[in-house]
Amino acid sequence: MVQKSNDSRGLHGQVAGATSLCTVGLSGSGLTYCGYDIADLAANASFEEVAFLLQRGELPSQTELAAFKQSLSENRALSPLLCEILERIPKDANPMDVMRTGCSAMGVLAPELSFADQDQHAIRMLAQFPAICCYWYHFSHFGTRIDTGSNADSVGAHFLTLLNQREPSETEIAVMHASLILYAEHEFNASTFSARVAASTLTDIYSAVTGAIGTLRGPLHGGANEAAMALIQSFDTPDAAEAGLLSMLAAKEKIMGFGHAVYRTNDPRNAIIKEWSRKIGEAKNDMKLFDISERCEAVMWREKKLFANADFYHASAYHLLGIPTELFTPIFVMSRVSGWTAHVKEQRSNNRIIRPGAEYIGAEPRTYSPLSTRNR
Ligand SMILES: CC(=O)SCCNC(=O)CCNC(=O)[C@H](O)C(C)(C)COP(=O)(O)OP(=O)(O)OC[C@H]1O[C@@H](n2cnc3c(N)ncnc32)[C@H](O)[C@@H]1OP(=O)(O)O
Ligand SMILES: O=C([O-])CC(=O)C(=O)O
Repeated sequence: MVQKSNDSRGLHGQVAGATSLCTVGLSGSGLTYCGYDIADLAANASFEEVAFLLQRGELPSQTELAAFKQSLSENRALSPLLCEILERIPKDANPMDVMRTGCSAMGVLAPELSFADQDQHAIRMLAQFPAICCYWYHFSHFGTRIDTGSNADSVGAHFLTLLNQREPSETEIAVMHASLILYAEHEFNASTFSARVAASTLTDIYSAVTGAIGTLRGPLHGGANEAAMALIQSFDTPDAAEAGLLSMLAAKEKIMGFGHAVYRTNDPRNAIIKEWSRKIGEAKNDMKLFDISERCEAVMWREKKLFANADFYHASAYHLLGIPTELFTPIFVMSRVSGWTAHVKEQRSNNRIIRPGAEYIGAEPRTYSPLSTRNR
């Protein structure tokens, strides 16, 4: 057996390409989109401004933003054929599989025939992903065919309107804006890298995003927000959370919603979503999950120096918004598609096929033995 020289698993710390979209942990902990600090954007921008920024590299003027929102709104309704496909997917399907299938079906029904149309296809996905999720959810769970258009002024409000079949409150919309902004982009994370690898073969944009959705689905990546919900819901009190976590750590279990591949001491998105989680808890007079989450955070830092990542407080925040747990990661998709498509376009603009090497750790050279001599 050839010996393995050092730990190259995960490509951690290796530069795998260039981007002007995002910096992660550049000075130890920060996060910027096209030069803007995440805290600044989450406090002041709408998600549509951020999506525009990622797509075009600059924040929109009022006129540009209005046109961008108009085209999102015009592209919202799902085609009857797409609805028919979604109706065939069973109720017990994983909603991330629904998103992946919905995205792939979009690419079948109205393919990207030319890269000159890439902006239009990016907008279609941004516009239709909330409806893909909600149409399937309502049809499979309640047998109702919802109208997939709405008068909502934003992606977040559109999603909540379709999900709850009522107009969302100002606070609910504000939480969605912050959440969608926090999830929009994160440099060469696993799902984005998957999209870039696909794009580097000059495939179509739907293939790249379909692969990215499948990659985001895993519990070590986007799926952690649902896994974090299962964790905090399994405890009744902060004391029970502390005892439970200590025994999980003693058993060397992974605690979902903690740690990060790049950040070392904190995830800058955590403080922002944590504050929203606190605010909704206070508004609903229900601090149970927030208090449990805070204790988990304290225990994980005290015991392991592991910090809550972007996913952890999303669990309590989304839950208090009344969003079913199984739809948490699909919301991540509705947001991150803005980053994925921006990366696909960036990859295409200066492309070379992504094809790294591998350190060989297999058998030494050997000679073929005829099948009849292999008596196992
Ligand atoms: C939006 C996002 O995708 S954010 C990430 C969401 N994912 C999660 O929350 C899942 C839980 N976290 C993890 O599995 C990891 O922290 C990851 C996947 C995010 C990063 O993985 P890595 O880069 O390999 O982590 P890192 O090198 O910092 O790990 C150092 C050590 O801490 C341990 N560790 C890291 N995170 C955790 C955790 N959440 N719980 C327990 N131990 C952990 C690792 O097992 C490793 O231990 P070892 O050296 O004994 O093997
Ligand atoms: O960057 C990563 O590895 C994961 C992450 O936080 C994200 O994609 O938002």
